[in-house]
Amino acid sequence: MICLSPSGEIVYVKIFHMDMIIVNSRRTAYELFDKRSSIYSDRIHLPMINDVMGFGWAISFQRYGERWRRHRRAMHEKLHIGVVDAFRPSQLKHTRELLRRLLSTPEDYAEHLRYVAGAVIMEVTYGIHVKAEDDPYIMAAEASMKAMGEAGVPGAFLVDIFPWMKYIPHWIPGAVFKQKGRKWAKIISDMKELPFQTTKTAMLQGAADNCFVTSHIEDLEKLKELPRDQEDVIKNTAGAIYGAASDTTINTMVTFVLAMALFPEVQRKAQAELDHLLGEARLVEFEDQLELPYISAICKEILRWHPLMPQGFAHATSEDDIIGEYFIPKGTIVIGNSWELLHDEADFGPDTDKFIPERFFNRAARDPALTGAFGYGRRICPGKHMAENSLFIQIASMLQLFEISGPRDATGRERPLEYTFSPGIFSVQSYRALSQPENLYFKL
Ligand code: HEM
Repeated sequence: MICLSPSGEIVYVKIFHMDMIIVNSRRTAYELFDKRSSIYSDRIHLPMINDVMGFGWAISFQRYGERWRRHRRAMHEKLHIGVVDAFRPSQLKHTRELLRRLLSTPEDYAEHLRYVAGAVIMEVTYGIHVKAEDDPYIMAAEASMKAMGEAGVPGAFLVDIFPWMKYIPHWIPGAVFKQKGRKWAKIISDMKELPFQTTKTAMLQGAADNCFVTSHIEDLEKLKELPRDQEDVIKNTAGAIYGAASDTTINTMVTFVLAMALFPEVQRKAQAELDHLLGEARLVEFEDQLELPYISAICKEILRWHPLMPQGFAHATSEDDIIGEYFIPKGTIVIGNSWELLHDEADFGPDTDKFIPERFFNRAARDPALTGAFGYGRRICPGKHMAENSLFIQIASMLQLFEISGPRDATGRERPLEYTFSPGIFSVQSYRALSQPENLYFKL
């Protein structure tokens, strides 16, 4: 390991044959991911995911370049801040459904959050209204995510270290990765193809609801000259939304539940704010947000306190570069250390390990959404406005109706809450561990 700057702002590590740099400060993150974004916006090629499983169509895995830019534009056109409020009715409707489900089986809160995330995504992306249980589209998407989770573990498949292995035929005895890959490729292709075809058929029958796909296809029909594969760009972009939007939103909400159980005084202040504004008159709505500054601060603190991807989502360099006196070769993995940036007291005030929403009442505090919580530079999460809307309405609604506390013993007394966050690039698995029903407790 070599520090490329005296203060440790950039660290270089060599892992086997791979060069990696870790960016530990906001100043340097800005210098590399924003100012030198044409160099620092690539991804590394993952042979198992991209080639064997055929997931290369998903924008998150695409290399930086014209193809990625077209997908990114398609994402941006329907998700930017000026248009994303069109999804609010769907987000509100499903949040109300979340409340109903929580009222009936609060111990299944993680499953309910999963249902709501899937229902919103399928509705806003494809205009598809999912079934209350065992929806086939959700099951296909969840199966793809599971495959992705298995294939995404670094070193899980040798083909990622020896890319030539992708040419081994699947029928060769022992080529288990190829057989798995073929099975997964079918599931992943179904996730992209089936809902898209459903929406197109509904459009032909005049029965489609407005959504990401219909809006894009209507735009296409107005154009005289079309790039031949533009429909594929729309299909790929829509197909990538479930994977990018579901686990991220769900796990951020699970972190919220944990924070409320750990910091009851925060919960009390939030509930006082809600009671003061709304009493028992009605349920909270998006339009109330401006008058709920403490809830808005909680939404920011959730993104900061335990960021979903503490070590970011790896970028890569698409050209050679020089940092100070050091040479950074093309193909270097570049990690934005979001944990470090989001815990910098210079940007967020004191005690950054504690959950203190009030820190955002200081106007000097930075917005976590622009400090690594949603990634960096040209690759920054294109769904962040939609995500922020989901977080606000779900958090405010749950706080209005429920009190969240830690586990109870047989006599109903609260037990200490045990939880872990994995130190890895994705802390998702350990968030999942939290969703053991006995770990948290809701009451009206
Ligand atoms: C709380 C919820 C969410 C969090 C914390 C989150 C976080 C992130 C992060 C850290 C990245 C990596 C950015 C980078 O490479 O620097 C990312 C990428 C991405 N996110 Fe999100 N995200 C969330 C919700 C969503 C939603 C709702 C959508 C879509 C509607 C979405 C779509 C995407 C896509 C497509 C990418 C890949 C962008 C690319 O590679 O160019 N995300 N997200």
